[in-house]
Amino acid sequence: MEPPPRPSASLFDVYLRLRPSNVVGAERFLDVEQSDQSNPTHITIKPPSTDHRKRAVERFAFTRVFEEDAAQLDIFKGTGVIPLIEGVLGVDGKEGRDGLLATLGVTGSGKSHTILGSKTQRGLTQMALDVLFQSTNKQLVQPTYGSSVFPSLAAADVSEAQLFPAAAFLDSLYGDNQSERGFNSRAQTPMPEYSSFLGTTTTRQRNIPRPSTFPQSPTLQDIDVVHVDSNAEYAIVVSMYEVYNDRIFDLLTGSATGSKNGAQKRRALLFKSTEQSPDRKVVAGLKKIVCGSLEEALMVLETGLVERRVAGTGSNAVSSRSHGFFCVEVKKRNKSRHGPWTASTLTIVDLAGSERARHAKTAGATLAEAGKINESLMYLGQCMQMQSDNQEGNKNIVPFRQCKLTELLFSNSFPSSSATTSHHHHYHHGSNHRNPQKAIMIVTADPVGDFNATSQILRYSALAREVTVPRIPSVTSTILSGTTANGGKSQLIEGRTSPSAAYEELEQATQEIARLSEEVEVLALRLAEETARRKAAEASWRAAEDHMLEVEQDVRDECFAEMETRIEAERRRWKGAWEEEADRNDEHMDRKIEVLVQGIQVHEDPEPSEAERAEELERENEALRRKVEMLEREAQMKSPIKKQRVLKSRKWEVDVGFESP
Ligand SMILES: Nc1ncnc2c1ncn2[C@@H]1O[C@H](COP(=O)(O)OP(=O)(O)OP(=O)(O)O)[C@@H](O)[C@H]1O
Repeated sequence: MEPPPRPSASLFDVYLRLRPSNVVGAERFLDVEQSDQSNPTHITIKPPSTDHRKRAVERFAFTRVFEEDAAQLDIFKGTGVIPLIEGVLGVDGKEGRDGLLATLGVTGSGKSHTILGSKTQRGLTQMALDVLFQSTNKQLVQPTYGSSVFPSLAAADVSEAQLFPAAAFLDSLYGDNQSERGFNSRAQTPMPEYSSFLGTTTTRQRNIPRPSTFPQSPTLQDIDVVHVDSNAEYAIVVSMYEVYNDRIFDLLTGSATGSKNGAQKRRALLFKSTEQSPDRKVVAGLKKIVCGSLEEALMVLETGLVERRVAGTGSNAVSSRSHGFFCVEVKKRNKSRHGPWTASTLTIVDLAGSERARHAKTAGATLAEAGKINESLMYLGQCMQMQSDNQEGNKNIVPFRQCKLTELLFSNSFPSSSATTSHHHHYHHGSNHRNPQKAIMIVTADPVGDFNATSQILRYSALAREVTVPRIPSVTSTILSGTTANGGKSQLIEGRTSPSAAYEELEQATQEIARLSEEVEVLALRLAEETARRKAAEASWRAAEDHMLEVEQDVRDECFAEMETRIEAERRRWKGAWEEEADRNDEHMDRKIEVLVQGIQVHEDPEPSEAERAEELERENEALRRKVEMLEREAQMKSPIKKQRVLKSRKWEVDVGFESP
């Protein structure tokens, strides 16, 4: 009945980390099996004594269980993060292979503590970055806008990303006087005050701590040397995004730091194949930051975390409701020959805490979020189970397309729909590096926390699971054990007529009852699980509906806004044209008036002298007088009536022409 850990060929190693409790005297529902003291792999959980309905004990297998006393460094060393990093770096002229490190756990179980650390303790992310920068130190390029390396890095990116040198990026968000020079020389330029871990973000200057105030421990002094490719030069490119309500959002837009893009609405990004990456899906259009030092990378990380807190979770700052992705792309090319950059990515995922919908006390969006989280974790669990079943010879299709989370985590681990299953045989050839490394999943749990939520997470994530029901204590078996101990089999045969036959029958019946009640227990458990799934599905359905409405509203708003801006632009254009026309008219009129005025002046200019004018008038007067005299004479010679008639008839003749006789 020993459930073996899944074969090592599976895509995930799953570690369980238990967090120390701060509740005194709380009942513990989770126990670690101490069969192998140094390397425990199994735990059992049993429902709290207050729960009278269930008595089933569930047993789970993990790659390894870390108990409460495990320190951050124990986890870092014990989960194989270092070999994962070496794989990403790609030793000896080989291309690196992608690596995934993820944490999963109920809210408050210590996910953030493990992956991101606390005020005083570094998390796995910071330690992994430290190892990366320490080991590539001498071979790391320092790209600035001016250097020739930067354009080549930007050109090598296949994901339609916008690349920025860290100094320029940080400068644009926080910098007043923090020039590139300031960052790279690590000069003590005045840095914003440390406050983000306290959650007080009053001004953008205070959003981010100084690198010197980031926790420094645990240090990595006693870490073995990490192998790097000595012939390579490296560049480290950081990007961050979150999956929230099944949509992908960039976390490095700077919207939380009050930069000029602050008011911009967050736009969801697509996970798709691009022109330069036709056979592989990537998150397209991210901002990517090329980091030249650990300090820069930590500042970028912190910037993304602030944005996740502010933009992502909105009012609910207590618990992370999105799946956070922190991607460290290691770009590499031959030091002397240069040649093309190749890239492999270490992705660190902080999966959202699962909560039962009924535990999310607020309604509306929160409930929908809880539904989405539960749903995506359920799909994640299905994928993990399926993929490890597949390793055992089954040929199930891993249903990773059901939500963004599993699509992001799995789609590049499995052959795409166009490739056939024979793809498996090609793993060792050609596109070998495309086959990601075995991923590390760290499940965190509080042994005295919420039983229901924790057991659900364990069911989703454990490598193997087994349900047992404690046997009903049997009176007859006790009696029988007494009789059989003496005579054994022979006594049983000879005693057919003796009371032992009745005992036997009774024992069988009791066993049957025990078996049946065990079955009932298991079925009840399954039913509970299915009910939870149904509820999660219903919640996600509602979430989808809400989302649809939201999208519709967004589209409407966008259309309206666009129409308004267009109308406004058109109005302005018209107004402009109208004014121009009016101006032109005015000018025209002015010119006309000018011309007129000039004309008048020309006529008036040769002002005639009064004597001349009098003379001229006199002459005119004389001529007119003569004309009058002549006309008078003429009039006296003709009768005025006759003359008028003649004139009229003549006119008629002229007008009507030949018609007149
Ligand atoms: N192994 C540990 N040792 C000491 N303190 C721990 C440990 N794990 C968790 N804690 C503390 O417990 C508290 C809750 O842990 P944490 O914030 O990491 O939970 P979480 O799982 O990330 O929750 P959420 O999903 O809400 O973010 C923190 O104050 C953290 O410092």
